[in-house]
Amino acid sequence: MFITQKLAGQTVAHVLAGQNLTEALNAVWRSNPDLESGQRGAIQDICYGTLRQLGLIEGVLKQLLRSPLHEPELKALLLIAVYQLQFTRAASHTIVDHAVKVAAQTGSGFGKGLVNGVLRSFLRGKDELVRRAQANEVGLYSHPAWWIKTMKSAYPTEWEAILIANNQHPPMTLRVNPAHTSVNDYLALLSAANIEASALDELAIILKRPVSVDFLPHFFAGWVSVQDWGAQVAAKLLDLHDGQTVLDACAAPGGKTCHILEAAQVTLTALDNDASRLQRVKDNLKRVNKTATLLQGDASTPDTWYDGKQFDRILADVPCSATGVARRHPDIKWLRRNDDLAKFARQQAKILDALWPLVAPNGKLLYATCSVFPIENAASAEAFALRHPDAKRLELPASALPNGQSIDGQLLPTAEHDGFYYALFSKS
Ligand SMILES: C[S@@+](CC[C@H](N)C(=O)[O-])C[C@H]1O[C@@H](n2cnc3c(N)ncnc32)[C@H](O)[C@@H]1O
Repeated sequence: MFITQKLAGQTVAHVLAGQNLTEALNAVWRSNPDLESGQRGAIQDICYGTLRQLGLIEGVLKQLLRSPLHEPELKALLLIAVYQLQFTRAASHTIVDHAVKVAAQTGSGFGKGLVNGVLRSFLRGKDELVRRAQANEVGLYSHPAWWIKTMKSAYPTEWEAILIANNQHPPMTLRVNPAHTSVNDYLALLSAANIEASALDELAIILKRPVSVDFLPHFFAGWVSVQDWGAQVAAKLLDLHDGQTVLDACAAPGGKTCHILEAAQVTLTALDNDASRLQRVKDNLKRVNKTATLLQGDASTPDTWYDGKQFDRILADVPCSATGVARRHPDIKWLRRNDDLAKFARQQAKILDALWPLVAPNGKLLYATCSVFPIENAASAEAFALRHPDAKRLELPASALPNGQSIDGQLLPTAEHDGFYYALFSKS
């Protein structure tokens, strides 16, 4: 446990200093190539869990420290150890002993006694410490105060369910490729492989427990893809037909690109401004045996990549706060700032305005985000419609939506899917 605590603590310290969790973990894997898969899994679990519960754990720690702790690695070590003591089944004496050993090797080593004292005090009074931390909403819901406040005003009835869903483990959902199999046939294959799962609709299967894709039958032959149920809505809303031309304007890593190509025989251009992420589109296309024209470019400046031929369909799955997928990336809760939202909204408006002239007459543009903040969603879509009188907002067919429901295009995170927003426009 010593090495997992040490590396998990360092990773959480990097995230609290502003680095995103995926990058911080990738750096750990690169500099520690000898870690066994069990150790990697443990580090990952501790980091994700700590960041999911950070509001509560910080609330507990504040009560145990006489003054703020200025050594980031020591603070992160205490955070992960309190997380382990409260939320995991590992033996408490091992957690404490190993954390003390890590502290002895951290910075000047002075924190050894402090870590020992704080963790033992936590064990002595944990029920009361947790109760007091939960008296505050940041501690109770483990989200920043500004986020809780915005959710309350945007969703007076649903806000609490959204915050609770954000702290759960995300579901693992598959999309079957109908060219290879059906939901029922694939469920039978999963059952034969001892993987418990059930159908969500005619394409989506939700697994009872996440598994490595290595265990999914025919995954590498493209029979299924991993894709959240809420993300599977995009290709359905696009109303795709054979022979159409489609621009997937923010395509990487290509989940929706592959779905579009599985849904109809279309000619697709996949654009993304990030070359390394475009490589992932290429890899995904190869796995599902589909082709597309890949372009690296900025969707908000088409003059640098556009050849002048309008598209029948455009998917604008724009960069956003990703607050609808916070349970998959719990670092988002602590890295986002309230004023990031207006910046995203400006960037989204720029992309939409630049793409609209590229839609052919009678063509459609689908605006999509994985955000739950109205400023990036309903407000963005309404402002776009006002700026473009030839853009007609279309109603979303219930048949395309999870359980037939959305709040004007907004999907809120539930046990079955993440948070997404969709607005569909046709050009008159
Ligand atoms: C939400 S992700 C897209 C997810 C993707 N559609 C899928 O289903 O797999 C947004 C993508 O937009 C890309 N992006 C950000 N700004 C962009 C821009 N100005 N032009 C084009 N792509 C951009 C990012 O690199 C990122 O890959």
